[in-house]
Amino acid sequence: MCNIKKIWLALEIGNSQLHWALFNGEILDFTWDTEYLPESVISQLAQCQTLNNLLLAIFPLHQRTEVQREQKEILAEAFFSSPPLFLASVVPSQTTLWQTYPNIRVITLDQIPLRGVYPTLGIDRALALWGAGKTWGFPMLVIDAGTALTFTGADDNQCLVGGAILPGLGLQIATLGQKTGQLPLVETPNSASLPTRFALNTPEAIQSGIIYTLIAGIKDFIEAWWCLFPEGKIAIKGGDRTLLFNYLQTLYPAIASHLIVELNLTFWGMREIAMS
Ligand SMILES: Nc1ncnc2c1ncn2[C@@H]1O[C@H](COP(=O)(O)OP(=O)(O)O)[C@@H](O)[C@H]1O
Ligand SMILES: CC(C)(COP(=O)(O)O)[C@@H](O)C(=O)NCCC(=O)O
Ligand SMILES: [K+]
Repeated sequence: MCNIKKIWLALEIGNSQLHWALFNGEILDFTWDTEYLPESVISQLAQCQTLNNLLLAIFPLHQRTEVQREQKEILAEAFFSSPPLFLASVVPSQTTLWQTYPNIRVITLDQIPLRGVYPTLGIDRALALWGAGKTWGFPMLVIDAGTALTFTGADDNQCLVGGAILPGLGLQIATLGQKTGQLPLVETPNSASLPTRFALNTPEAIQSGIIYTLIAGIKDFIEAWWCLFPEGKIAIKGGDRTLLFNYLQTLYPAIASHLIVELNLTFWGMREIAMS
């Protein structure tokens, strides 16, 4: 039986979309993604009288039967105050919008016990690294294949080693389409079959260039990580994790076999903060 008092929401605001999790105490019940919500919807959340109404407001229409099925027990129950919403955002304008939520808990870098962080380190990177390290151990390197692709590592002392930031898969494709005179906007590849390396048409040349250099770059960072920490662990998250992992598996199976593929790393980090 679900205890409604223990319900809390986690919201990670990325540069492409919102990532949500519904927790019951330490237990992650389920997760979903949405687009950014209109300001009018956000400001109405305070008026929701039940969790059912709240979830319906923040859940995309086409997925509503799913939330209703999974949350039958919770949905029946009423509550009179908004559940805590732990927020980790790397989009300041979005952070501002969510300040109107009555029980908002904005997570800041100083709440994460990771050592040696620099002031402008992305909160998503710090949380994902903390969540991964606390779950699987340190040293840990997190690869986030999101809007930006990031590498973020910490050593055995839970101290930030550092990392790197580059445009993610979608951004690389979009930039070529938008900032050039005659390159098309190609589809994001969605199958694990590798593009032709030496392509004889423009879309395939773009796909080849982006995919092979991304995979080569990821491999290079992983090898550099293992030079520093031969026993170091590696986890990969983000919207493009599966695609990139599948390519890595085809090209470098020995490397891929060491990767932890886990969508919810940031939520594990948020749970550490919320429960402490
Ligand atoms: N519904 C979606 N909206 C946006 N990006 C998506 C979606 N589904 C998959 N993606 C892929 O995920 C990447 C964004 O990753 P994600 O982790 O969602 O980003 P962020 O956390 O930065 O918002 C994009 O490059 C895109 O290829
Ligand atoms: C690097 C990021 C843009 C990644 O954002 P995302 O792709 O997850 O939306 C974000 O973590 C950020 O704004 N970081 C601040 C700079 C830094 O981490 O050094
Ligand atoms: K992210």
